Amino acid sequence: MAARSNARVMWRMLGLARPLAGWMVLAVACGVAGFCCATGVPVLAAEAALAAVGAGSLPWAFGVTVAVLAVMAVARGVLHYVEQRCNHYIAFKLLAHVRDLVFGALRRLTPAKLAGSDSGALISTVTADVELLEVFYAHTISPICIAVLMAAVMGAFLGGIHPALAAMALASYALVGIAVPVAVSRASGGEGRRSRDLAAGLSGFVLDGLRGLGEVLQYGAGVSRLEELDGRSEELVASQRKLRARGAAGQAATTGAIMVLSCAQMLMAAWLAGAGLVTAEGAVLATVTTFSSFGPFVALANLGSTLQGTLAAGNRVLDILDEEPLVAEVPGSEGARPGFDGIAAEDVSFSYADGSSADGASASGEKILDHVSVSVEPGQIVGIQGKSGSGKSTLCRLLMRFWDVDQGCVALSGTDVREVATSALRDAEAFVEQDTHLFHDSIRDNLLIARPGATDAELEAACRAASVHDFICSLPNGYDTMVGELGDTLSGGERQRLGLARAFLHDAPLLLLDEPTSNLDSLNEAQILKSLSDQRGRRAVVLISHRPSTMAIADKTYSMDQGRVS
Ligand SMILES: Nc1ncnc2c1ncn2[C@@H]1O[C@H](COP(=O)(O)OP(=O)(O)OP(=O)(O)O)[C@@H](O)[C@H]1O
Repeated sequence: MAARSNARVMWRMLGLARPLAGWMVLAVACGVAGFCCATGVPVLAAEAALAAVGAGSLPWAFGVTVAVLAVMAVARGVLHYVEQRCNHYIAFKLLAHVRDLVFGALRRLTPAKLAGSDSGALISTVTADVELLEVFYAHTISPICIAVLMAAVMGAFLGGIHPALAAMALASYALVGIAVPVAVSRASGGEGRRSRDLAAGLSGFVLDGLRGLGEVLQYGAGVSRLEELDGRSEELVASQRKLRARGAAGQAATTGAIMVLSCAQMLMAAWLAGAGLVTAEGAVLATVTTFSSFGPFVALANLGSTLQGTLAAGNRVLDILDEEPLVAEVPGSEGARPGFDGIAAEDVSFSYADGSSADGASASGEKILDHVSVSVEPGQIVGIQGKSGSGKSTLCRLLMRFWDVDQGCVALSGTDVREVATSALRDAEAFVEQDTHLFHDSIRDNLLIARPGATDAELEAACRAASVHDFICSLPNGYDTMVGELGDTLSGGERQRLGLARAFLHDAPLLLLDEPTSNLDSLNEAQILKSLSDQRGRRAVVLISHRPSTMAIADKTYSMDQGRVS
C-alpha cells in the first residue's frame, strides 16, 4: 500500500467530492442552523425564565418567545433531516462515482492485475472498502465543517459575554472534539486494522473451503478445517469485543469530559459574576449555552473509532486508482476492423517481473521466453507444442498483448502491437484459454458477448463448428437455458466447446487456441479439427496442444523447450 498521510487521503477523497460541493455547503448550512436551534432553545427558555422572575429581559413579548421556541424546536428536526438527506445523497452519488473509477482502473490494469493479485483482497477493496467510504462522505466531512463553524458561532456568542468564557468553551470543544477522538483512534487503530484483516482472512478461508469442498471431503480434512475455522472466528470475535470495549470507553470518556468541562464553565461564570465582570443573567446564559452546545463535538468524537478504518479503506481505493498499468492501453477508434496481414513474435524475451505473480514467485524475473521468434501468416494453422511450463500460453498472452515483451517485438500486420489501438487488437484476435468462464446468464448471451449483433443463423453456425449445437438443443430451453441453472453440471468438454463457439462467433482473423481439445472425446475433437481445417485460408489459427491428432492439422509446428523455440 502506498504511504500517504491521513491528511493527504482526506484531501484526495475530498477532491472526488468537488462536483457535489453545492450539496455539501447546503448540508453544512443546515447542520449549523440545526445546532444553533438546538442550543438556542434552552438558552431562549432560560432567558424567558430569567425575565419571568425579573432577573433579565426579553426582546419580545412572552407569547412571541413561546412561538419562536416552538418554531426553533420544529426547525431543528427539519434541518437535521435535510442535512442527513443531503449527506446521504452526496455519499451514494460519490460511491457510484468511486465504483465507476475503481472498475475503470481495474479495466486499465487487467489482465496483468488480476493474474498478479490476491483476488480476495481485490474483491474486498472493490466492495467493502468502497462501502466504507459512505462513512467518510455522509458522516465525516460535514460533521467536521459543522463543528468548526459551531465553535466559531459559540465562541462569538460567549465572547460577547466575556472573553474568558469563550476561551474556556473553545478549549473544551477542542478536548472533546479533537483530543478524545485522536486518543480513541490511536488506541483502536491497530486493533481496527487487525479486526478487518481477520474478517477478510476468515471469509477467504470459508470461500477457499467451499471451492475445495470435494478435496476436503475426499481426503477427510473436514475436522481439521472446522477446527481452524473455529479458531479464526474466535480470534475475530475477541478482536471485535476488544474494539467495542474501547469504543464504549471512548464514549464514556467523552460524556465524562463534557460534564466536567461544563461544570468548570459554570464555576468560572459564577466567579466572573461574583467579581462583577459579568451580570448574573450573562453567567446563567453562558452556563446554559455551554451545557447545550457540545452536540457537534460529540459527533466529531464519535468519528474516532471509525476514522482509522475509513481512511485505511480510502487509502486502498486510492492505491487502485493510482496504480500504473503494466500494459498501457492504446486509444483508437472502435468499429472498423483493420486488415490482417499476419502476426509475428520477433526475438522476444519475457519474464513476469515486478512481482506480478499471485505468490510473488516470479518477482525474481525468471526468464519465461528467451529470444523467441515465431510467425503466423494469414489463413495458416500454426501448431505450438512443448513440455508443461515451457511458455506456450505465455507466448499467446504476449500475442494478445496482455503483457508487453521485455525485448524484441510482437508485430501485427507489421506494426508493433504497442502502437496498435487496443480495441483493434482485440478485434483482430480471439483467445480461447484453457478454462472457459461462463457468466450466470443464458447460453445465448454467453455466446453473444463475442459479437453482440450476431444473427441466430450466425450463432448456430458457430455452435455447429464448435460441435456444441446438438448439445445446446438437447437442453430444456435450448439457447435460452441459463448457465446458472446448470451450475456445475456442464462438463469440462461442454464448457470448452462453448468457449470455442464464442471464439468462432467473434470471427477474428486470428484464433489463439490453448489446448482446445484437451477435454474432448475423439468424435468431438474430429468435428472441431474439421471446422478448423475448413476455415484454413480464411482465418489464421495458433494451436497449442499436446495431442498429436490435433497437431496433425497444423501447416507448421514450433516446439518450445525452456523458453526457447525450434
Ligand atoms: N501470471 C504469471 N505470473 C508469474 N508466472 C507465471 C504466470 N503465468 C505463468 N507463469 C509461469 O510461466 C511459466 C510458463 O507458463 P505457461 O503457462 O506459459 O506454460 P505452458 O507451456 O503453457 O504450460 P502448460 O502446457 O502446462 O499450460 C510457468 O513456470 C508458470 O509458472
